[in-house]
Amino acid sequence: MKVLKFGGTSVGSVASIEAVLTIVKQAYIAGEKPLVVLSAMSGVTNLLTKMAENAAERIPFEDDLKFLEAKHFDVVKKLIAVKFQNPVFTKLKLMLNDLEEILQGVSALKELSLQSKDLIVSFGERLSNYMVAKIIEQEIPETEFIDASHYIKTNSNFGHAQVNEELTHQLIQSLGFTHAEKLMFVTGFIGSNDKGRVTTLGRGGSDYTAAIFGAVLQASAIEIWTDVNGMLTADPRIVKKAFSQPILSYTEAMELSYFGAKVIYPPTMIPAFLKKIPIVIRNTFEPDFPGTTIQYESGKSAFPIKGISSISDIAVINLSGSGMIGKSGFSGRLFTLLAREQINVVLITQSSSEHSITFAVNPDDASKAVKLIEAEFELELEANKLQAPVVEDNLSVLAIVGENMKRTPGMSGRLFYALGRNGINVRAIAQGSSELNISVIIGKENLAKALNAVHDAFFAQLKKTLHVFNVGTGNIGSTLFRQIHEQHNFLVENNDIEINVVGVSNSRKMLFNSDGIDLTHWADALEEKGEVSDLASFIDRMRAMNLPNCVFIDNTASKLPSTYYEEIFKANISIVTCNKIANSGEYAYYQKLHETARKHGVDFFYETNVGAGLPIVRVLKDLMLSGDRIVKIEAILSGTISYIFNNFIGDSSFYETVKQAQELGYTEPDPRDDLGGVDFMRKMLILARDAGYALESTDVDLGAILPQACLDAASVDDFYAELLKADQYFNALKEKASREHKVIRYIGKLEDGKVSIALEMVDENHPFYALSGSDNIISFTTERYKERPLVVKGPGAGAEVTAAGVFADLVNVGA
Ligand SMILES: NC(=O)c1ccc[n+]([C@@H]2O[C@H](COP(=O)([O-])OP(=O)(O)OC[C@H]3O[C@@H](n4cnc5c(N)ncnc54)[C@H](O)[C@@H]3O)[C@@H](O)[C@H]2O)c1
Ligand SMILES: N[C@@H](CCO)C(=O)O
Ligand code: NA
Repeated sequence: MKVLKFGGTSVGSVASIEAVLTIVKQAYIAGEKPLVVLSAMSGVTNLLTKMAENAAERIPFEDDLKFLEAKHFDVVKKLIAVKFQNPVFTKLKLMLNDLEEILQGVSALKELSLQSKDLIVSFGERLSNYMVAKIIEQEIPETEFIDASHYIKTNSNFGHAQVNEELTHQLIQSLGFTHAEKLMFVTGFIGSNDKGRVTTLGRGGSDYTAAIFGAVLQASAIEIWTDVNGMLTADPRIVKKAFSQPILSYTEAMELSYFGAKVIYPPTMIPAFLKKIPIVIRNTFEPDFPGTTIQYESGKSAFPIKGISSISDIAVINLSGSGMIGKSGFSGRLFTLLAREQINVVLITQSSSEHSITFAVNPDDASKAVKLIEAEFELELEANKLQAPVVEDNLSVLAIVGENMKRTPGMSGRLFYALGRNGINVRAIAQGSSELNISVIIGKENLAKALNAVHDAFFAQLKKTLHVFNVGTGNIGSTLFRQIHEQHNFLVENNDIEINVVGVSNSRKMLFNSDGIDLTHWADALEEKGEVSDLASFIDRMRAMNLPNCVFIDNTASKLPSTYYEEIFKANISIVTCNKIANSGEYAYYQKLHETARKHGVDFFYETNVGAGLPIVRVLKDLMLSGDRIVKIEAILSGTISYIFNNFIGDSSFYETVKQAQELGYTEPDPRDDLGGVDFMRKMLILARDAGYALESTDVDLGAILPQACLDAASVDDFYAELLKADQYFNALKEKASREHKVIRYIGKLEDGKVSIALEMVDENHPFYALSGSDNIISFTTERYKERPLVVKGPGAGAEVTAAGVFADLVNVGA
C-alpha cells in the first residue's frame, strides 16, 4: 500500500480537488491500495484560528462561519451529483453546528484554552476529508472517512502533542486489518489524548500523520503531494535555474530543509525514515513529473552536491577572550545555556587558536542570547577574560549540501572561488564533520548573487549565465546583439553558456531587465520603455542589481565609460571593450586598470582594440606569458587606411574611397581618427604597453597622411570638404607609387621601445605589399620567432568581425 498526502493548496479549489481525485483514482485503479491523508482546505486552518481568537474577544465570527460553509458547500455542489448532495450537506452542517457551539462557549467564557483551540482547528481536516471522501465515493464505494483522532493517541500537550507510539501503533494496525479493502481518507494533523480530547500535532502535522500511518501499515512509499516539483537545488524564487533533485537521502533532505527548503518538515518524517520507507515529493498540478524521492541511500548523481540552501536572516554572535583558551568546559557551558533557553544555534565555528567562538542564531534571539551570556559569564567578563559578546546582523547563511561531497575533493575550493570571483566576502565558515554540508555566512545583500553564482559553479554542467550590461548600440553594439541572438541556442546547447543582456544604454536611453532583454526587439524596447540615459546611474543600477557573472561591455567610442572601469572592476564585474580609449589613455591609468582587474579576479578583455577580431592581443599576451620577448613589431593596423590604399587605384578618387570606407563601417564614428592616425597610434601604444613598455601617446612618432588643412577641420563635414580639395595631393602620391611599381602603406613599428608610424611606399618584395580590402597585418619578431616572424593577417575592421571579436571575448569571461 501507499500513503498519499495532499497539502492545503491541493485542496484549495474545485479544480485542485479534481486533480486530487484523478491522482487518487489512478492509484486505486493501479492496485496501489492508497491511504489518503488530506489537510484542511487552504486558508481554513488560519481562518479557524482567527475565529477562535475572535470568539474569545467576543468579536463576531458568524460571517466567517458562513464563509466556511459556503467554501465547502460550493465544492459539494460542483462535484457531487444533485441526488447525493443532501446527506452530505446535512453532515457538513452538523459539523459546522458543533463548531458554532464550541465557538459560542469560548465567547461566553471569554477564554480560549489550548484545548479548545485544538478542537476548533481540527474541524478543518474533518470537513475536508469527509467532503472529499464523499465525492470519490460516487465512483469508489469502498471509500471511507476516518477521523484520525481515534487512532493517533497523544499526550495532552495541546498545540504540539507528542504521540504515544505504542498505543497508536496498535490502533492503526487493527484499523489496517478491518479496513484492508477500503479506500481510507484520513484526517491529517489531529490526534487525541487519553481522555479522548482532540489534540493537534504541531508544525507539519499532516505529513506526520502520513508518516505514522505509512510506518505502521508498512507502506511501499509515502507520497507528499504539494504545489512544487519536489525538492529543488535552491530557492527557485532567487535561483531561476534551480531544478528538482530526483533523489535525496534522508540526511540530505534534512540538511536542505533545515536551511530553508520548506517542502517537508523533517522531524515529521522520522517514522518513515526509521522504517526506510521512501518519501516522494510530488506536484498535484504536474502529476506526470516524477518529483523527488527521499530514500535511505543518497544515490548516484551527475553533480557533486545535491543542493544549496539558505537562511536569509541570521545574526552572528562573536565571543572572544583569553578565558576560552584551553577551557574545555567553556563551549559546553555556552551551548548548554542556549539549548536550555531554547535558542536554536544554526551554525558554530571556532578558530583553531580557541581564542574565539562565532555562532549564528535567529535575529529575534540575538539580544536574548547576549543577555544570557552576560549573566552566565559575568565573572569572566568582569575579569576581562572574555570580551563583551558582539552581535552582527544583516547576514545570511548559504550552505552546499550533499553526501557525495565527502568523496570529492575541491568542493570548498569551488565554493570559495565562486564567491570570491563575485566579490562576496565570507564572514564565517562551518563544515559539518559529516562533510555533508559546508556553510558560509555572508552579507544579506549578497545572498541572491551568491546563490546564483554557487548554483552555476556546482551545477555548471547545466549552464553558466553571463549577465551583460552593454553601453553603445551603434554599428558594433547592434551587430553584437544580432550575433548573440543568433547564437543563443547553440551556446546553451553545446557550450552550456547562456548570455543574458540585462542592461543596455546608448547616449540617449537606457533599459534594464534582470530576466534578460529580448534581443529581437531591443531597439524598440529601448526606445519605448527606456529611461533617459545617464552613465553614472547606469553603473549604479548595474551594481545594485548585484547579479553574478556580470560583464560590462563598452561598445562606444566615448571616453566617458572608460572613466568608470576602475569602479566596475572594484565591483567584481569583468569588462569587455572594443573601445581603445581606456588602454591608450595615460599609462598610469592603463596600469591601474590592469592591476585592479587582477586584484579583483575579474577579466579585462579587449582583443578588438587591435585588428578588430583578428587574434593579436591574445597572441601577444601568450608570447609574453610564456616568457618570450618582443624584438620588433611591424604592422598595418588601420583597416580604414588599408582599405583606402587598396582601393584608391585607377580612376577612383581619394575622397570617394574614404566615403566608401565609412559606409562599409570600417572607420571610427569620426573618420578623422583614422585618417589622422590617432586610431593607429592607439593600437600601437596598446601593443607596446602589453609588450611591457611604459609609453605615453606623446612618445609615438606619428607621421601624417593628410594635409594639415584636413587635420585642422572643425567638423566631420568640414573635414570632407577639405578632403575634396586634397584630391590633387593624393593623385600625385598615387601616380608616384604607380610609376615606381610600388604601393602606399601606412606602417607602424615598435623597435627598441620606440613606436613610429609612417607612410611608406613598398615594392612587391615587401611582405606588406599584397593586401586587400580592410586587411591588417602584423609581424612579431621575438626571441623565439627570430628567423621568421609570427604573422597575423586578415580583415581588421568592419562590424561583423569586430562584433565577433567582442563576442569571443565575452564567452571567455570567467572561462
Ligand atoms: N568599426 C570597426 O571596425 C571597429 C573595430 C574595432 C573597434 N571598434 C570600436 O567600436 C566602438 C564603437 O564603434 P561604432 O562604429 O559602433 O560606433 P557608433 O557611433 O556606431 O556607436 C557608438 C554608440 O555608443 C553610444 N554612446 C556614445 N557615448 C555614450 C555614452 N556616454 N553612454 C552610452 N552610450 C554612448 C552611442 O549612442 C552609440 O550607440 C569604437 O570605440 C570603435 O573604436 C570599431
Ligand atoms: N576604424 C578602425 C576600426 C578597427 O579598430 C580601423 O579602421 O582600423
Ligand atoms: Na584583435
